[in-house]
Amino acid sequence: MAVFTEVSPAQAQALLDHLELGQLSSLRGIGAGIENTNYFVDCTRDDHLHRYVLTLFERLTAEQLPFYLRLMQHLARRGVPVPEPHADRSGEILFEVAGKPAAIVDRLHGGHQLAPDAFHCQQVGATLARMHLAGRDFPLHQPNLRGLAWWREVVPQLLPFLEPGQAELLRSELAYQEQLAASPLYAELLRDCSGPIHADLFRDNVMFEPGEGPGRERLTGFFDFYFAGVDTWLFDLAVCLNDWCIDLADGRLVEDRAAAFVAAYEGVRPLTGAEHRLLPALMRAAALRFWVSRLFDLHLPREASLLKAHDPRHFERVLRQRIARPWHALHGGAAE
Ligand SMILES: Nc1ncnc2c1ncn2[C@@H]1O[C@H](COP(=O)(O)OP(=O)(O)O)[C@@H](O)[C@H]1O
Ligand SMILES: N[C@@H](CCOP(=O)(O)O)C(=O)O
Repeated sequence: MAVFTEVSPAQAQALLDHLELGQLSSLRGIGAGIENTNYFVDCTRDDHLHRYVLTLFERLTAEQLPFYLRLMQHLARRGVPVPEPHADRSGEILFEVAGKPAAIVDRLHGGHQLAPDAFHCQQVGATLARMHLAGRDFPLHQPNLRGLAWWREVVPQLLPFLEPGQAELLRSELAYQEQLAASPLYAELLRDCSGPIHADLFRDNVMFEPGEGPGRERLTGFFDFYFAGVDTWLFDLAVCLNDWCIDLADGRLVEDRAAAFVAAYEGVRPLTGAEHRLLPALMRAAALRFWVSRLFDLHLPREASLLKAHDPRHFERVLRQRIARPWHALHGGAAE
């Protein structure tokens, strides 16, 4: 069940008319979502088929949405492959459909690559760096709402649900991250190497389509920007490494994939000395972020939440791995 709000063909057509996008030819609810209602919308205009995604926002409000939608628009207009929200004649990109805030964005081609190799990682790494650079002049600001301030607020609420060993790990990692955030090196990162980040660029938020030759799929875009915020670029990279470049069974880093990812990223935007030094610490921060949010969704679900909780144990394992075997991209991926 992922279509939380039904949209009729007439309601979809009314929005297409307003945006002058053409004649509806097909409207299909998308089963995969867990946060929003999504529909594939196909329509014809000038004798051509155009494919869009209509999203009805079930959780985010009309006040919160401009940051995400304007960021997607900004990036798309700078050539970063992300779905562009469609604007009406007055430039508005947020509408109301069936009583919910709604937007129509371009549909990306292809599907997810859930078993990536080094070649997929290179493409995501290079595109991530391009996205970071393209976001530098984005004028809107919203902090990463799942950052240190949020961990500080929710960790005490989570501790009673945990076994002693887990509670100790959560407490000590938060203390480690507090110390890191107060360090001069981190201040340098915030000053020189931060901007809008995706903050949730997992395997299921990137599309690939078949390309020339076997295994040569081509990245077609990043989507699902609804955890985006302003934070360090290195945190975004760390989130990716912890998903694209690990063995999902035990959280171990797969070093050839991680090295390929970082090398491709650095082919577009070389990491600074401070970033190289802080990468292991930020990989811990990125693991902590998703351990905390998964614990939160499991133990303290928001009222009327639509979220289906993911397994928190996975990111507990990832965090333990990152602590036990810090990874330094600088030294050819050698673990300490
Ligand atoms: N712009 C898009 N282009 C192509 N497919 C999309 C697009 N947006 C969403 N989808 C499809 O819809 C599914 C659910 O979208 P997602 O943003 O993950 O929803 P939710 O935020 O509810 O989890 C995705 O897995 C993908 O298959
Ligand atoms: N990637 C997060 C969950 C966010 O869900 P999404 O479907 O909106 O990307 C996790 O794995 O915990």
